[in-house]
Amino acid sequence: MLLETVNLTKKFGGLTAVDDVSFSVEKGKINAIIGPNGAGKSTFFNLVSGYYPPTSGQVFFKGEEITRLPSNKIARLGIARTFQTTNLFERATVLDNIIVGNRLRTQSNLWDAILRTPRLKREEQKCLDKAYEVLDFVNLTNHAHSVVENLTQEEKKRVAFALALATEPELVFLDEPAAGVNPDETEGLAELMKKMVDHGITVCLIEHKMQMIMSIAENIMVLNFGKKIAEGTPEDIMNDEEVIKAYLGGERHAEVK
Ligand SMILES: Nc1ncnc2c1ncn2[C@@H]1O[C@H](COP(=O)(O)OP(=O)(O)OP(=O)(O)O)[C@@H](O)[C@H]1O
Repeated sequence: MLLETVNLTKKFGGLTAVDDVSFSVEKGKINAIIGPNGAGKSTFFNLVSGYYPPTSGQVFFKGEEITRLPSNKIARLGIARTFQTTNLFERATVLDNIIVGNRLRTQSNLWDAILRTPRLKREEQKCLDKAYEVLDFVNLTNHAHSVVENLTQEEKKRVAFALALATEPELVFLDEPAAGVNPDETEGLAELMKKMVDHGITVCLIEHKMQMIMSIAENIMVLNFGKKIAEGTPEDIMNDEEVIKAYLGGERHAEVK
């Protein structure tokens, strides 16, 4: 396994958003976290990517404990994530968005920038090369100079993927990668996730689109009211009594598309 959580818990005041969750993200697979609205999926992502410290429990990446490391340190270890509402600079070009993302990994400091040192120039070239490489990967090379606000929702999702890939991650967490895109485009994004795995990048996603999850994910965890209620293959999950109850019970429904 690549990433593991042990009894991970996050409380917000009296509410336990993630409740004692032990889960393994399996290397070289598409892993998924599903669950009704408010089940704790985003909070779980925020815990493993260092955006929130857990109340208790641990997170391990490649066997090393990363609990409570800040998000930038976690990113440097090789974990990238995208956000539900894509946090792109809408007025900037696709290329500029990617370059800003990739600066995370460079060493240059203010003096390098003021003096325009060879190190800075080398790193700028490296960032540019990397940006074109990831744009090619997500099939957006012809939009390199497009302004993000003019892109379709699906293209913006691809930019978000590219942004994550530019940091050369071993593991990417994708927060609702297909939200707001039509079924055909969803198919394209699913293909892109498979391509990531084929290139050695492990994927873990949160998604409401059940059909997509069931067709691409190999390892699924189901959360309900912060607790893990099931884990396994799509087949295990589809036949799990508690999962069926969680989705059909109450007023909360998954978006089945
Ligand atoms: N920063 C916060 N402060 C207080 N409560 C929070 C915070 N973030 C999340 N919560 C609460 O924790 C619970 C889990 O929320 P979370 O967003 O993780 O669920 P989710 O499964 O991602 O939901 P959705 O599918 O609707 O995005 C919810 O009850 C939510 O209101």
